[in-house]
Amino acid sequence: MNFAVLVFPGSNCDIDMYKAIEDTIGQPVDYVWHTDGDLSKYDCILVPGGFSYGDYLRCGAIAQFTNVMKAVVKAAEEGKYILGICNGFQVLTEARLLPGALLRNNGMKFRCHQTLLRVENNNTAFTRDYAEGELIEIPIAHGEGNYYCDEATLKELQENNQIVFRYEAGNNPNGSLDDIAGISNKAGNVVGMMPHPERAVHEILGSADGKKMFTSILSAWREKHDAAAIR
Ligand SMILES: NC(=O)CC[C@H](N)C(=O)O
Repeated sequence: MNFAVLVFPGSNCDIDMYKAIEDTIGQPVDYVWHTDGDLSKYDCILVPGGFSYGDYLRCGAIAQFTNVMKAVVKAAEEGKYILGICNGFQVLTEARLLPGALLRNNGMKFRCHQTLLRVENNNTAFTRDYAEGELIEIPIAHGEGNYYCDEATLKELQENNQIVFRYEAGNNPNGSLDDIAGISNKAGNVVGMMPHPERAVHEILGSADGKKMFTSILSAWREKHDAAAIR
């Protein structure tokens, strides 16, 4: 399975993401620069955290216009797996691959600490190795992680089971609507989340609870491809 880690000017979690793939599932992984418009060889595209284009205008607002994001939109339509973490989540909402927006944290402060998340939907390619309702410890590091969408969109997210992660009750660090920490698109192949699973893949980092996201992606992909090979 081939992984791409996108790199924009200002990305700063690209190396962590690359290492997380190497360390957890040992699959081929490349950095792909923002000017590159061809993602055809990749099965999963990882949009890492950071401060793309210095967070000018809004976080993720400029990255959406790059060649590589045009290729991401195409890859999403083809059903490939796309995972955006933190700034990557912001980029995916700006590119309209995920609904809603990430506003300034309600306390107006950059928050950087462990959070307790509940796996609300383990029926996705990104979370299948977790139990439904499992509590996991994953760090956050953001100034604009306050998820917001209109009422109709929230209802749709709830009804379609698109809320993948919530901050555990009483632990919402940023004012996110409905305690939302991560969502998927309707088809389930695009996920965005503010917490950083790639920073939680070894006990020495404080938690290894992020590992199962990467093992999930690989096992979902293998299952799909084995099934295709049998047909
Ligand atoms: N770690 C990150 O990706 C930070 C995201 C974004 N620049 C923010 O502060 O909200």
